[in-house]
Amino acid sequence: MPFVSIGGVTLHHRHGPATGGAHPIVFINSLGTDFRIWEEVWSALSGEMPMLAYDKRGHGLSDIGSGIRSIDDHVDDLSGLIDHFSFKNVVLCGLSVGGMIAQGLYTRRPEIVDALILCDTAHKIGTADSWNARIATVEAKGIQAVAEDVLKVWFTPGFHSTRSAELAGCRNMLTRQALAGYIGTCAAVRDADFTDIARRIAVPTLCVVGDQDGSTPPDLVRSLADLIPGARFEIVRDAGHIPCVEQPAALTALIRDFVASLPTGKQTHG
Ligand SMILES: O=C(O)CC1=CCC(=O)O1
Repeated sequence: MPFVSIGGVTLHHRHGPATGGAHPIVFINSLGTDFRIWEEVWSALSGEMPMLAYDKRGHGLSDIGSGIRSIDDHVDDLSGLIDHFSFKNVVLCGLSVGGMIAQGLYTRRPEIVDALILCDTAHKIGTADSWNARIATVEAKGIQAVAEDVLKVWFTPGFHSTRSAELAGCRNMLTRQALAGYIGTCAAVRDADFTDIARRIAVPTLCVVGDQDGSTPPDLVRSLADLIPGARFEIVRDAGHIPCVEQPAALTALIRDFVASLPTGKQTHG
C-alpha cells in the first residue's frame, strides 16, 4: 500500500517508476485537494521522469500528525518523503500552498533541489482578514459553507458550465478534507510571507498561472516571477487556479519543455 511514516506522520503517496530523466519531479498539491489533481499530468509524463506525488499532512489519506502550525510542518514531511525515496536533483512542482511548500523546502535544502515549478502560487496569498474570515466560517459551518466560492476561483465559468461531473468530483474532494487539515493549512498560508525567500531563489524557476485564476491572479504570479532572479513566467489560457485539472495538456507541455531545458548537473544563478 502506498503509505509511509515520515517523522511519525503517515503520508499517502504515489511513486512513479524511476525511469528516464535526470530530474525526478515531485508534485505538491494545493489547499483542499489531494494528489489526484495531478492524474492527467502524471499519465502524460509517465515514463519520462521519476515522479512522486503525495497528500500533504491533514489532506487526502494522510494523517495530520501533531497538527499544522506553519508551512514548516509541511516542509518537514516533504523533506522526509524525498529522502525516503533517495531523490536528488529534484524538480519541485507546487500548486498554490504547494508552491509555498516548494519554496520552503528549497530554502531549507537547496542542495537537493535543481529547479522549481511554481504553479498558481505567490510569495504571499490573500490577507489575514480573508483567511480569518474563511477559518471562522469553516469552524462554524464546515468546508461545505465555503465550497461554492472556492470552486469559483478553482475553475473558469466554462469549466463550471461544461464539466459538471468533474466539478462535482472536485467539490466532493474539497468538502471531504479533514477539517483540522484544512483549517491548519489556511492558517499556515495566512502566516506565510516568502517575499525575501523568493528574492534568494537561485535555481531555474518556472512561474505559471491560469489566465482566470481568482486566487493568485496572473499579475500576482508575475510579481512572484519578478522577485525570482531569471524566472520564466507563463500563462495557461482558459484555466482558473487548478490548471492541472482544467488544462492538463497545456500545463504538461510547459512542464516538459521546462524540465528538458534544465542542465543535467545542478546550475545555480542569481
Ligand atoms: O482555496 C483557495 O482559495 C485557493 C488556494 C489558496 C491557497 C491554496 O493552496 O489554494
